[in-house]
Amino acid sequence: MLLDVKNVKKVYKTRGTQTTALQQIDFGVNEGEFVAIMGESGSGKSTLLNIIATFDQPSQGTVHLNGTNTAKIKKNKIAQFRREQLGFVFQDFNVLDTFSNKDNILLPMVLSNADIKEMERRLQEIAPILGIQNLLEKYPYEISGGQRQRVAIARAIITNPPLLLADEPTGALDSKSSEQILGLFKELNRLNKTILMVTHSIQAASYASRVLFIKDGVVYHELYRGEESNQAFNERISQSLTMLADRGV
Ligand SMILES: Nc1ncnc2c1ncn2[C@@H]1O[C@H](COP(=O)(O)OP(=O)(O)OP(=O)(O)O)[C@@H](O)[C@H]1O
Repeated sequence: MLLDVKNVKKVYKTRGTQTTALQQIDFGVNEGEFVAIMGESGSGKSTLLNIIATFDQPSQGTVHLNGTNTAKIKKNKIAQFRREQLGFVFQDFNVLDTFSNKDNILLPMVLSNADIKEMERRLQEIAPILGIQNLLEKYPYEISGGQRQRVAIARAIITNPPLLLADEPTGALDSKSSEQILGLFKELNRLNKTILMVTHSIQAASYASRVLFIKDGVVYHELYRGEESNQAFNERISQSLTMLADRGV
């Protein structure tokens, strides 16, 4: 199993009050899966993603990524671990306007002291998949939101990390650009990239091969796509949400 989240609990303590953001989370992600975590605002999605991304620590429980207990990584090794094991795609792209798109994409490889030839080779490999060959010399402020997100995805996968994490990756995009970005995730998954995406969008979740539903800090339901089309899976996700709401879950 690539990612193993066991018994994870997270309590925030601020100014004398306690908030239990995650009560008890247990799930795993196998290599090659595309998993979506769905939940409403405040359900604990970002908290969970931040813990998996090693930006935060659980109050209880463990996260193993590629066999490593992330709580055991030394402080001075954590940035390297993130670069090698994880790619990040955020809602608001997080690309740097002072760098060209190409330099944005190559940044993680530069930080890893990669060979220039190897960087070019990787860039030529992934640019056509993402359809960004003509955008490389431009700057992020010269391209559209959907194109910026494609640049951000290129940056996330340039080092070929085993796990791609996405936090509401279509949250800032119109529906056409959202479909393109989700289609790209699906294509990357077909090319064997493992993806974990958190979202509140049924449309986004319907591109995944498995959907976990989170509420009040627990995973309370799970759906597998099987052989279904996006549309059929979308309908099943909607039905599940209605049924669970009717039951008061
Ligand atoms: N740093 C923090 N300190 C205290 N409480 C926090 C902190 N971060 C989140 N919380 C609380 O933990 C709970 C879960 O929040 P979280 O941000 O994980 O939800 P979410 O599902 O990602 O929501 P959204 O979709 O709005 O981003 C909420 O009740 C939130 O108020």
